[in-house]
Amino acid sequence: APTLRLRGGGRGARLVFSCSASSSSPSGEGGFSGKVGFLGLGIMGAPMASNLINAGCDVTVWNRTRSKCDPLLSLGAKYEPSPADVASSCDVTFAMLADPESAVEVACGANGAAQGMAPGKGYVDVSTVDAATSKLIGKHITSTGASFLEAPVSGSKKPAEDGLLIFLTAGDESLYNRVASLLDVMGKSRFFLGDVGKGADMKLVVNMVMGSMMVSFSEGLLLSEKVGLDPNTLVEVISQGAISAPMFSLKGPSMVKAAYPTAFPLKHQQKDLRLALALAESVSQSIPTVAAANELYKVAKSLGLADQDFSAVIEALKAKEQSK
Ligand SMILES: NC(=O)C1=CN([C@@H]2O[C@H](COP(=O)(O)OP(=O)(O)OC[C@H]3O[C@@H](n4cnc5c(N)ncnc54)[C@H](OP(=O)(O)O)[C@@H]3O)[C@@H](O)[C@H]2O)C=CC1
Ligand SMILES: O=CCCC(=O)O
Repeated sequence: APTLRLRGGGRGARLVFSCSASSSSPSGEGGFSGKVGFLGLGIMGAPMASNLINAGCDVTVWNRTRSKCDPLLSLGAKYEPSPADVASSCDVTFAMLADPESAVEVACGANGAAQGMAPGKGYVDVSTVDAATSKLIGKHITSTGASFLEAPVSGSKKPAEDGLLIFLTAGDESLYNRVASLLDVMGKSRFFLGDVGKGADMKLVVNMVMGSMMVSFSEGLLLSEKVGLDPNTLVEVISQGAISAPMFSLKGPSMVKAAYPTAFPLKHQQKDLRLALALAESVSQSIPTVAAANELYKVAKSLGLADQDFSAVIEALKAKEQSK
């Protein structure tokens, strides 16, 4: 029978109806009792893995830079020296890597996760990559007899800490059902979108909208200031109207102060625009606003802002003004 359980592993934890560990829902979902691997402990991976540990999961971690494992080991995680070792010692392994190249290397490279995979195991890639990359990883994983699910996330550093991410999944539906309770520890909602590639596509469409919105917002902040308005008032006005968005209210005040504490690195936003442009190209769709936004993120990268928050794209506009 359904029971009340804590959902969301972090500060956003809340009670929702779910299934107890021993029962299963009509869709085959149930609690997860097995060993969980986590590869990639950057801005997103570290809090996601922390939430799994804090929810009582048996978690084994690996990260290219070994020192980033230490806070997780303090929370009770185990360590293995390679992705292959994590995968062979765990039932299900999550991966949260920077980009297509690193996601492929960690899954399919030397000592990659695929080498530790076997029938009965699962690999869940939560990195933001393009559909072709996801399919390639899926092919390597499933060739071992293991199952594959792509599950990129919407939501940034704070939602990751609070267990309030949105999972955009696709691939093996039985694996989706098997890891549902783990996704519910890390997130507030989950979508199953079909075959491998559909989750990646959805994520890129969402992020291309976000990247263009941020450029438009930046232009508005600068223009308001130039015509003698207080940009803080613009942030307030926007927050009360139809184009209100948490992103503007969250980032606006620090952008006005030219501060860009990193939640979503600018280099990753530019990567997502690059991948979204290729996606649009694959179906001959023109996305001129995104193309223009992408150029600004590239300028921002060339200004040394790659590791700042993506809201630092406003500095590329300022640089254009100064060079007039
Ligand atoms: N930050 C955000 O708001 C969000 C990010 N995303 C996506 O999630 C993914 C991770 O983002 P985020 O955590 O912010 O990024 P970070 O840059 O903080 O972390 C990237 C991770 O990838 C690892 N990595 C990079 N290159 C390699 C490589 N060649 N081999 C092995 N490992 C590698 C890094 O290891 P090391 O520590 O050694 O550098 C690190 O663990 C990206 O795809 C991003 O687009 C999705 C939603 C929100
Ligand atoms: O990929 C990053 C997404 C960030 C967000 O959804 O706030």
